[in-house]
Amino acid sequence: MLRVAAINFLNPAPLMWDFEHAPLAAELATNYSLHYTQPSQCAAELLANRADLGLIPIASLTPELAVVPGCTIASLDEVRSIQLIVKSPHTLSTVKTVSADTASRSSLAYAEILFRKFANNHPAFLPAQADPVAMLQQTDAAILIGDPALLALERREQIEAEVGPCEWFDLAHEWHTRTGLPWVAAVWAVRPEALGPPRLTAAKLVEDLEASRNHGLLHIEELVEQWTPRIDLSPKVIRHYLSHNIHYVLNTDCIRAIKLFRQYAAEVDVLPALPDLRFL
Ligand SMILES: C=C(O[C@@H]1C=C(C(=O)O)C=C[C@H]1O)C(=O)O
Repeated sequence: MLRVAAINFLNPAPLMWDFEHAPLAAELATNYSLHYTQPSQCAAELLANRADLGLIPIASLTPELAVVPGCTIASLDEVRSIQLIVKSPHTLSTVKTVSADTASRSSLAYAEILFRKFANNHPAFLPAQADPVAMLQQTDAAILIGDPALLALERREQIEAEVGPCEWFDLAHEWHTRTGLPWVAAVWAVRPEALGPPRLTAAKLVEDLEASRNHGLLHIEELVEQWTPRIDLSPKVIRHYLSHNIHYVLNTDCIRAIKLFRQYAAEVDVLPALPDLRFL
């Protein structure tokens, strides 16, 4: 049985389709035991050998883990759910303190790259829970990811009424503008030693995850219906988010983006170098 750490946000819903819906969920449950948590926790569990497979931030990839080809959580331009909120009159070059959502690993490193490499600034990042008003009352800027970021965007006026005017940066768009590449947040990563006959083979794992993603993308309307009562967003926003903002295919541009992200992150001393991406 493969222990799987999956992400508890809206955006991975299409990837998880077969694991959560008939006709394949029951059969998959004989090979995979799933639980859902924050992205940073998925990585911590995989790295601590408390999970064998995880949907993990690319910032947390290490040489020991293998990337499963096929699926990703990425964006070709605007993602909506990754927001760097900067309190006016601060700019990217003057921010001194940033409240950093503890759920994130990749977006925090993307923000560090944006500050250090592109804005010649080196603000302090302070770990914080995802509460935009509390964050912006304490620091010059805040980073939110996932569902709390989507909800904050909807409440933008209310938040600014409490903390003052802010500039909202979509970090995926900022990355895409500066590099011409997609923005990649997460991939399925596995401890390779957990696979192989008589257990699940690598080929079957790749096939199961890709099939689930393909089936999910064919059922966006059902996902919109299922998520509308679960999250305070309109069906239109959910539909657009799942079908346009998030990109689920780990193509060659996404792989180039992961390599460039890790190269920049090492250059600005945010993450250890990862010279070779290991694939399953
Ligand atoms: C698009 C998103 O990407 C997420 C952002 C991550 C990060 O910042 O570490 C990790 C996993 C992704 O689910 C999001 O959750 O909004």
